[in-house]
Amino acid sequence: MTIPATYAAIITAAGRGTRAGGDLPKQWRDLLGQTVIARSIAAFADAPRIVVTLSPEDMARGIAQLSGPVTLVAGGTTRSESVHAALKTLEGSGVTHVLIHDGARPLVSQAVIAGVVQALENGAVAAAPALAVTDALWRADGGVVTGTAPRDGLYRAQTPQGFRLDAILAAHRDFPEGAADDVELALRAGHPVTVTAGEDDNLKLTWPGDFDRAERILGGAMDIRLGNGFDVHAFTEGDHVWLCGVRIAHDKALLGHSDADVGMHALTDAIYGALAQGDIGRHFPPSDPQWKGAESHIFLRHAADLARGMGFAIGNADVTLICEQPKIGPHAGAMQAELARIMDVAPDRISVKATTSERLGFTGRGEGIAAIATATLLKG
Ligand SMILES: Nc1ccn([C@@H]2O[C@H](COP(=O)(O)OP(=O)(O)OP(=O)(O)O)[C@@H](O)[C@H]2O)c(=O)n1
Ligand SMILES: C[C@](O)(CO)[C@H](O)COP(=O)(O)O
Repeated sequence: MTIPATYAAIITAAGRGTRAGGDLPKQWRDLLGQTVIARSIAAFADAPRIVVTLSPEDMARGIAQLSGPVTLVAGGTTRSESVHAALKTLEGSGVTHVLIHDGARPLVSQAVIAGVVQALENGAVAAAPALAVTDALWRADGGVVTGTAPRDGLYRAQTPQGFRLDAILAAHRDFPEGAADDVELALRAGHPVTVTAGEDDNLKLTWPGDFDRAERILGGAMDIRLGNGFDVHAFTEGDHVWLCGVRIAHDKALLGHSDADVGMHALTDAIYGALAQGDIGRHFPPSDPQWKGAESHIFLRHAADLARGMGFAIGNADVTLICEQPKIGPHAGAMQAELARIMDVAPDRISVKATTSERLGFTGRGEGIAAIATATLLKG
């Protein structure tokens, strides 16, 4: 079910993720090639309008990283304050309903979202997914069970929690002290809340171990593509070569229709290969004069953008240059950084290394340079 035109999604991401630990607040951490917040936003790609609450200290990061039609709003010191700030931006905008979702629940499925939307379309003022508690409930003190509690009628609350905008905005105004979630405020305001189907996989990343669990869930559902590329360019007269985007002074140059960056060509072909989209020659025919002398970053960026356009993140890439000279080691770090920049991925996902062919064959005789590359692409 698509999200109706008068709905907006609010993704809450202004928290600090203190329980999850780590170097970054949890919403900015990587989850198999995409940040948590990017995954949460992507789940609502159908929504006509998406408002994201961010801590003021994360605003610059948000502007840099959250592309697409999202509105960024400064959140408050509690989840309720953040949601209230987002709701206020929608007042008088023509939006009739809101789906309020934790940015820390990146695995929400389309079925869970559709369940909430359907309940609202059926006339509910408020609807939210939940799971009936199936485990026995105990009380404990100091690691010792002190009693039990009946589990009948108990549910574990999830998001997105959906509401008529006027109703939830009024509830936030009337109860500024806030609550654990928006359903609690809706109840306080006297609105009935429909329970819709939640899913175990719609977990909220809260503790450090939740990231491993989310990666296991994603890994099972993930489309993982592997591609390889191989390229060779012969030496000619000259005083430098371009390798993996780095200019290296040398007593020869590489011969080619473009800048002959053999490493970048192999990597570009690896990405096209993983996508089953042919090779550089198909996208940039050597017979076309406009590519004469072209800088190879054009090809690599095209392949990376094509991957992203087809819904894939670049998992990692590994390039091996095969030559006697020039020596690659002193330049490998710069090459790694340049490839990462061009592909817009983290440098620690890119490897550049080199080997000689023990003076055997054309690379051993110094007649040219060969390169092989592997790339993994991830979707899911
Ligand atoms: N002031 C706040 C606090 C929380 N949230 C968001 O509300 C969601 C659920 O909150 P929680 O899991 O408690 O996140 P944190 O507050 O970041 O976690 P912690 O309590 O461990 O610091 C998260 O997406 C979080 O970013 C928010 O927008 N504004
Ligand atoms: C809204 C919520 O996700 C419902 O389960 C939850 O209450 C928010 O997180 P917190 O851990 O309670 O802050």
